[in-house]
Amino acid sequence: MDHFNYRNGELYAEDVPVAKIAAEVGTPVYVYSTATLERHFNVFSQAFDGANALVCFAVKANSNLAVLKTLARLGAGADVVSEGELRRALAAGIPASKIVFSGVGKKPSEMELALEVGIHQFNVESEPEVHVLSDVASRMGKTAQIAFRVNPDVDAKTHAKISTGKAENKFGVPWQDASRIYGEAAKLPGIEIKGVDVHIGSQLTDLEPFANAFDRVRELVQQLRSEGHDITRVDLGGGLGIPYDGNIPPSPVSYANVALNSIGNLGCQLIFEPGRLIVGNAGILVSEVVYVKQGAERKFVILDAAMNDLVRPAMYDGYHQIDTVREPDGSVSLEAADVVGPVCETGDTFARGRDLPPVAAGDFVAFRSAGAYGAVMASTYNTRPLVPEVLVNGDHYAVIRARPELDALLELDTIPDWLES
Ligand SMILES: Cc1ncc(COP(=O)(O)O)c(C=O)c1O
Ligand SMILES: N[C@@H](CCCC[NH3+])C(=O)O
Repeated sequence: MDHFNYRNGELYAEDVPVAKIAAEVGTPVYVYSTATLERHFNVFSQAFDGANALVCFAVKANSNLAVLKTLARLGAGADVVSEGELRRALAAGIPASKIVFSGVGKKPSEMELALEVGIHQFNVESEPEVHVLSDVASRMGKTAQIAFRVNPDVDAKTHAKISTGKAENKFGVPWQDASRIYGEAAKLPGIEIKGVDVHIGSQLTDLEPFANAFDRVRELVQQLRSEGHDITRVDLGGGLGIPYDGNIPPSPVSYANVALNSIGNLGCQLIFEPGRLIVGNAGILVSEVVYVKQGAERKFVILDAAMNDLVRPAMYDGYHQIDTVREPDGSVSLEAADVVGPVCETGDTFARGRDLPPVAAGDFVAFRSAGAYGAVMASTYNTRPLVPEVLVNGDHYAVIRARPELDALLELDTIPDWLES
């Protein structure tokens, strides 16, 4: 459930007309709902009521400081994958004690900062990484609390580009080597082993791969304990899908049941890293129709948003429901069109043959479910300024990232001396 609904013939974000934001801030623009963010965070955490669980929002899904602060106030922790994300999480008021650090390529300088501020846990993804982490921590006179991310070789049944738990993927340590790697890491001076971590992919719409992965983790925890490791935490990652196209994925409660049935009685702290589930449906991307053009074979609705603003359709064939901001008259007949952006690539296509109510230049449309992996993946391709972001709260809204001036983009470059003359 989200808070973007038609009322009085037009789309509202909570109690604010979307057309008002589009007119005042300009388009394209991301619009987030505080109420949806809060609702989704609370529904997920309440699914684990009574369990010793820490919900670490995956900052990569949406790293806007105002979004992070909204979640921080509800008690969220953070899963970060870079120094930048770590600094954002801290700046938003998420305590270091609730931050876990994931990712296959952590650099020593990133480890240093994380140790300095005292994060909860490093999710270590390889043997070379654990050696570097031990060295960095020892040099600082500290000990890094770690879990190894294990690769359970489970098919997440999601898009290949966001599937992370197969043996062929770059993530985690190989399942069959885990026991040896834990044994060796336990001897390192800067390392304190705390747990086991797994994350098998994103936008999972079936619970079975989770169940398989979690059961493998349970077996590993039992084996590691029998080998003398004090395993007190299990990090089960994120990955639960959201309804993009009307198909309803499993609920957080049924996901929690799978997790608790598998891992619940091990006496461990349970860590979760949901991203998309919290922010996905809490955001829309609003765009203006620039032209409607009849091609030789197809009709094109050309928007002022492009693949640089929302890359999911181009990159993952992602489906986003597209609604007109003016509520369509129920009796109107839909017309199929390709919905495209102005970028000079055929891949700059949001939807092909999509049935839409008739639209004309100047109309606003909204891409649903654009709160996750939307603004964070935006680029300035075609020298288009980064898309601005707005946060609605009840009957008011704030611009939480302004559209940069084009001049700022030009100023990023410098001309070397030899070209000046
Ligand atoms: C390590 C890790 N944790 C959490 C997430 C968040 O995933 P999602 O947004 O699907 O919940 C990801 C992205 O897939 C990830 O790589
Ligand atoms: N960017 C991807 C999800 C990546 C998940 C990252 N671990 C998407 O938009 O679906």
